[in-house]
Amino acid sequence: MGFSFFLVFVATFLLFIFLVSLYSLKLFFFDTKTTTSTGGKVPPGSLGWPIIGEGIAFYRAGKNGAPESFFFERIKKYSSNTFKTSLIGESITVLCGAAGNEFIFANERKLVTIWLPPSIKKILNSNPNQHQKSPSSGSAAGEDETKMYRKFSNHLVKLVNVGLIDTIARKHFEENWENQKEVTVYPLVKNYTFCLACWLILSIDDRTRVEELSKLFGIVMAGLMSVPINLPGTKFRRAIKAAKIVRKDLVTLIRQRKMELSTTSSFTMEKKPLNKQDLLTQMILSGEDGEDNVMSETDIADKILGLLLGGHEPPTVVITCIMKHLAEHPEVYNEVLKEQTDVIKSKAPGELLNSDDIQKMKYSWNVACESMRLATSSSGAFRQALSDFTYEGYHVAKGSKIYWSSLSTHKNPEYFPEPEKFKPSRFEGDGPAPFTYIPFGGGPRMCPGREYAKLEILVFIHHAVIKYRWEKLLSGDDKLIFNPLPLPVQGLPIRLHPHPTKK
Ligand code: HEM
Repeated sequence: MGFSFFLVFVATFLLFIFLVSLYSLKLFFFDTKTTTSTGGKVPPGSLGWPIIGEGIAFYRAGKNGAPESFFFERIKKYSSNTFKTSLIGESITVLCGAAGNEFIFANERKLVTIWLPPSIKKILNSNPNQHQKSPSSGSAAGEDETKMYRKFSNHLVKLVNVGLIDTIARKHFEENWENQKEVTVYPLVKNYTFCLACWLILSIDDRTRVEELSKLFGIVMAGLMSVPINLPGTKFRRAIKAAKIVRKDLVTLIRQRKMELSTTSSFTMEKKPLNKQDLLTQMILSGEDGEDNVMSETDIADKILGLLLGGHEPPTVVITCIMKHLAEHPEVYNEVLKEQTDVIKSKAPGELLNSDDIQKMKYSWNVACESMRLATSSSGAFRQALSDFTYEGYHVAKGSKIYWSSLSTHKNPEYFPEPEKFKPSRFEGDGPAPFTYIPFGGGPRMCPGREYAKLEILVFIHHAVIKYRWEKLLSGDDKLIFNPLPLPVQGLPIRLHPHPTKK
């Protein structure tokens, strides 16, 4: 008894000493510098605790449904739109406000370039060291990648025809919504966006295969949002494994497709298969025109993995949030229903939607925009300084990590009065001021999938509203939690009320 008490005492004492040392370390090495060695001014802010930095405060703000509070508290405390913090084990300079957004977007590839946290690269890239050139290499890292995304996004725009999305949406509603009294929105929408992405990117529509892939992507996504500890049983380790399986699967698919493409018709000398004009075929053929480098199989697999992930998760979140807002605002729902009914009236029974119909969905798009403002699915992104520069009087050293945040403007009353209110009318007329509303980012790295996302969102909302009214099953209890993507706590369970059919 006496000895175990002694052990507990020693352990507590050591823990105390450890915490005091950490705190001293934090005070002396992390937070005190106000000037750099060359005399430049360091942005104000705290780097928090060693290793964990201010990660807990950031995570807590999201968990409480107000991730913007992390930014606003610091802007207020330091009276500055630029501050330093420490997240994911890195010291980071955060640029807030419309001016900060504009600065980042205008200086892409000049002063800043993309930076991915090592944990994300470990999951998404087969060779995590290959894709991010160091700023010292002198070239703007990611430039080729951005050019490649632009090219494929142009192709995607040609591929994505509204009728095709409409066909997939109709099938989705028939198979998953019809005859249901209650549904949970998030997993169903995920099924819709993932099926769509698999078809447009890979020409895969086999249900079992899509389901298998979807499960693997679920594991990858959970790992991306987890603590990056690579130990057996952790979400992070499972995500690395799942991504490896997807990549292996994709490489097999790439080889099959290459074989099919090399079967040249002796009559027309054209490459087959002509029916698979998806993004995969484009990537395999890229380089044949002499404009770009030929992509290796692993490179294509990495890019497809990223596109499938980025191409279905953000639109899923956006559609789920729109469904939530429509349930909470019957007056907005009625306006959307009126607009969508007008679209139907101008068409023959069963006729598929086309791009003219999309043009008529202005109010519905305003509703989507307002949902994206309140529940931004991509709340910001990292950059790295390509050279030393000064911003708002603060010195940013070459190689520093930077973060731009859409939350600092989307929820700012200066740009959006009564920011917590759901008001689609904000997007009427000229809409928000430049660089204040940036759900798809901006500048050269602006989301290449935004047009595709717009179509899949509007077509989905068209069918949901034309077929049903709905009410939330968890009234008040399902606030949005940002982890880091915004989602209703239990995936938004709803009760469906089909519209009475006219006799
Ligand atoms: C509502 C849906 C979507 C939202 C809110 C969204 C948001 C964003 C944002 C904010 C960025 C910029 C990140 C940065 O500055 O570093 C981005 C980039 C990107 N998005 Fe999206 N996205 C959506 C849908 C899609 C879709 C459907 C695809 C593809 C099919 C896609 C593919 C990409 C890719 C490849 C990039 C990287 C571009 C580059 O690094 O040059 N996104 N997205």
